[in-house]
Amino acid sequence: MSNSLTTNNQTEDKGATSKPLLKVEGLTKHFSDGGGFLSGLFGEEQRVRAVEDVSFSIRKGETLGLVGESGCGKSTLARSILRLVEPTDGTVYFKGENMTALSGEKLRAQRKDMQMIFQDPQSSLDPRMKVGPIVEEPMKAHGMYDANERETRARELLEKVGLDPQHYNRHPHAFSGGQRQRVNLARALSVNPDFIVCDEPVTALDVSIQAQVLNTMKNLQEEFGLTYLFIAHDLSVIRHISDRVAVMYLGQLVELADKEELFENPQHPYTQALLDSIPVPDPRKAGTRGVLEGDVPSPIDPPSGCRFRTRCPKLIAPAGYEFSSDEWVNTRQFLRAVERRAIEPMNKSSLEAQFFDAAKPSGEAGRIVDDAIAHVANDEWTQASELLVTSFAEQSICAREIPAYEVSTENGKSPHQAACHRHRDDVIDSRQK
Ligand SMILES: Nc1ncnc2c1ncn2[C@@H]1O[C@H](COP(=O)(O)OP(=O)(O)OP(=O)(O)O)[C@@H](O)[C@H]1O
Repeated sequence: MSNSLTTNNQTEDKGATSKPLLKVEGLTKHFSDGGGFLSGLFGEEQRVRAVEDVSFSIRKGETLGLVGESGCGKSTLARSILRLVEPTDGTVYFKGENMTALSGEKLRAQRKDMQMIFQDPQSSLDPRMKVGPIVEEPMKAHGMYDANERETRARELLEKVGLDPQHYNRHPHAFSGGQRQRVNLARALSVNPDFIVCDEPVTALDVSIQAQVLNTMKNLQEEFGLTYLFIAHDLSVIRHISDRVAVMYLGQLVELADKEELFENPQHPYTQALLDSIPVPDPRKAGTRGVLEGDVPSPIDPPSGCRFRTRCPKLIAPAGYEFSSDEWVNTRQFLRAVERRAIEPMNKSSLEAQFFDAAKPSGEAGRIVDDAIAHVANDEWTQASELLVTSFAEQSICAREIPAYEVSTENGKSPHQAACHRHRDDVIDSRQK
């Protein structure tokens, strides 16, 4: 693994009790971002670490939901599984076969059993073709059935996905967004796949239509024995369709659990923040219950240790200092405010009153905080930020080790994994939990 401070592998799914249909081990995808002629010459080409050491498996007939903010690597993970992009490292086993070792005809044959549905039903349908031939296209490409059988099958599939078989001769523009996504479903099903990657398939649809399409997908899953990897950033969609849920942050899986378990007993601060960001229906309350602090950092230079630590509201206090729980909470909030320069100009005593009124650390930590306060009062933001980050944030175990732990399950059968150091009893005492 790339990080020399690593002591644990990342979240590894041991959840599949029956033999998995799909098993992903250490899957990694880095993109070269070009970096220009000079950087290439000096060997400094930067890499976008879109997916890093991801492992999980999916049982036959199961739906694994994959959730995370935009840019966290969900689509790249899906494309790497299907080898639509070439993985940098790792292995994908599909029906026991190592997909990453296949090429040519064998890969093509295996791909027939692994289909993908995309977010935008409009652009994935050729406007010049009629819907029937669109559905028949994959069968043709794989040399399945003769022309008459393909047409019969296409008409049957249109009906199965909730469309009128008479629509065989219509063009895509005659259909609504939801109907077009149904055409995509029929097309994916035409080659009788075992596994479908659904990449935000209902995101572009009206909310009223989403549930109908999701229900159709559920029915088809049962009827055809399908297994889904279902990508969405909308947790209500994930809750509707998934059996288990994987949460992805900045290229890595941070939590993996049965659906009920994840929603009722979330263990990773990122999952908790995502759940807290779900809009509250009560109009008297603010739009959301809570929001994630700051932006997702660049995957070119992701934070060491736990990648969420730079935004985590539960960053663990660094060892080597005496912090009470309140003192550390205040210090952490001050650190984040300094990093974001989210403090109005004020003198030292006002800063102290605003951030450390109730509890200010003493000893060495107190001296560092005093120096940082003095820097901020003098408008020396960079010095203040560097002092706090190097003294505290980067000394936290969250920065020094990659976390991966199994936690006790309260609402599910499968193991519950959460890549957070807060589950390691030897590094955190009860007062900080
Ligand atoms: N071909 C590429 N070359 C360079 N970087 C890429 C490429 N494709 C994706 N990335 C980068 O990889 C990271 C992950 O992108 P990806 O599209 O997989 O995320 P996502 O979670 O699916 O986001 P969204 O929900 O917005 O689709 C992003 O930083 C993105 O800019």
